[in-house]
Amino acid sequence: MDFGFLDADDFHPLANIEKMSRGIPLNEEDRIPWLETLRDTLRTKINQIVSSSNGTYDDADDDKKRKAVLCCSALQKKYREILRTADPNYKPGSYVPGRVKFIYLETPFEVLLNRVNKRAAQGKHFMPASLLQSQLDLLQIDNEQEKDITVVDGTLPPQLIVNDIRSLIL
Ligand SMILES: Nc1ncnc2c1ncn2[C@@H]1O[C@H](COP(=O)(O)OP(=O)(O)O)[C@@H](O)[C@H]1O
Ligand SMILES: O=C(O)[C@H](O)[C@@H](O)[C@H](O)[C@H](O)COP(=O)(O)O
Repeated sequence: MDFGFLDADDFHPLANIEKMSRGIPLNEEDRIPWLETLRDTLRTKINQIVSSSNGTYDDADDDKKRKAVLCCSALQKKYREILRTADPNYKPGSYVPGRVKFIYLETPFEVLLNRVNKRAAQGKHFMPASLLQSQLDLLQIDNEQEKDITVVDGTLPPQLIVNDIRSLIL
């Protein structure tokens, strides 16, 4: 994508990283402040869009600065509600698509496990594969109600995923 990139992992306080590294799933108390920080970061981006272009999106270079893709385990509806409120015009509980949009990369457990095991074996990431099941236990996707969720096949190669996202929501 030609937008700015934000990885939600980079916004965790050290205590969260240490907890996950020890194989302990985060709880709401750990997640809510993290999600609020992510919301504030998205809001800053949104305010830039509004103030610099009155909401028109015709300059590709500026898109890179003003729009962002955030990779984030926004597992539950209530977590996504926090992120939606980055849009100052979003009415909580309305689920009306606004400036924050969600892509759900739908991927079977076995594929995720295989990927996360490989990533952990390379020593490149703090999250042990043992936490995967607890993440999927929390996953809640209701794209009937939440019309701003677009489902994309996460088993595809990355470039095809990007193509799908472009054709579906951009
Ligand atoms: N579409 C894909 N096809 C193949 N491997 C992938 C794909 N997406 C991610 N991976 C691999 O899976 C692992 C986890 O991906 P990552 O981007 O770290 O996911 P997340 O941050 O959502 O946990 C990485 O090693 C990455 O290279
Ligand atoms: O409990 C959570 O909300 C998640 O654990 C979340 O914090 C994220 O999933 C981790 O940062 C793992 O990182 P990856 O998504 O990159 O595996």
